[in-house]
Amino acid sequence: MEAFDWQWQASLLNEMLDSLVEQGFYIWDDAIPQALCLALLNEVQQLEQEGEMYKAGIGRGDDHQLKSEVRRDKIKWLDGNTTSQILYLKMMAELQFQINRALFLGLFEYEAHFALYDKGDFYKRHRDSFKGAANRILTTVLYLNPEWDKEWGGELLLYPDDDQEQTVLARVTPKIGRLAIFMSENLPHEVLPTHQPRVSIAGWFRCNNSLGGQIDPAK
Ligand SMILES: O=C(O)CCC(=O)C(=O)O
Ligand SMILES: [Fe+2]
Repeated sequence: MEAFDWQWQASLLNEMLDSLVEQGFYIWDDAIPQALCLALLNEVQQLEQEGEMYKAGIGRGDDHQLKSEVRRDKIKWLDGNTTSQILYLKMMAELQFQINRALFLGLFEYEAHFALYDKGDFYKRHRDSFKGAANRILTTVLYLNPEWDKEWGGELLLYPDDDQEQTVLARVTPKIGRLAIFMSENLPHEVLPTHQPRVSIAGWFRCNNSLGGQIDPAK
């Protein structure tokens, strides 16, 4: 991987920022270079072979539960210990800077995990953050499969901010290099059952929830 000198085109950044403000989401094709995506994909394949990917749960801390009827993916949190992870995290730090500069969202830190959805896996409709407990502000999902056939399913569906609403705001094919960005609290979403192994990095920009000297625990 080359030295880090990445800049997104200003016009694309502006399009992304406008869309976040107006619609609460943006689907960004070729946001991340293919070579980096392939290197990250390679890491996931290695982690899977080494038995390092583990069943994801829902909720945090004491609420953490394994609920395989809700979600079936396997995950591993990024630790920033490889060149590819460092590059990716730097790009997300740049994105955080650009979003804060334009939208004053107060994004404070970024956490992310690899995710592997095996054949038949899904993640039922959910929100990534709840009103009141809002520390996840923006969700990002980067897709890593080198190719994706529409018939393989595994699309991400975004819904409007209304729990009764069945209309789909966006139907996102997990295409390599594509970065889905959306407001964590506002947009319910789901991952349809996939018919092929599906690899991604899900991440969250969080605000600083530390109060009264208590440090908000990560993850
Ligand atoms: O992989 C995706 O498209 C979305 C994953 C997701 O919703 C999550 O991990 O919370
Ligand atoms: Fe989610």
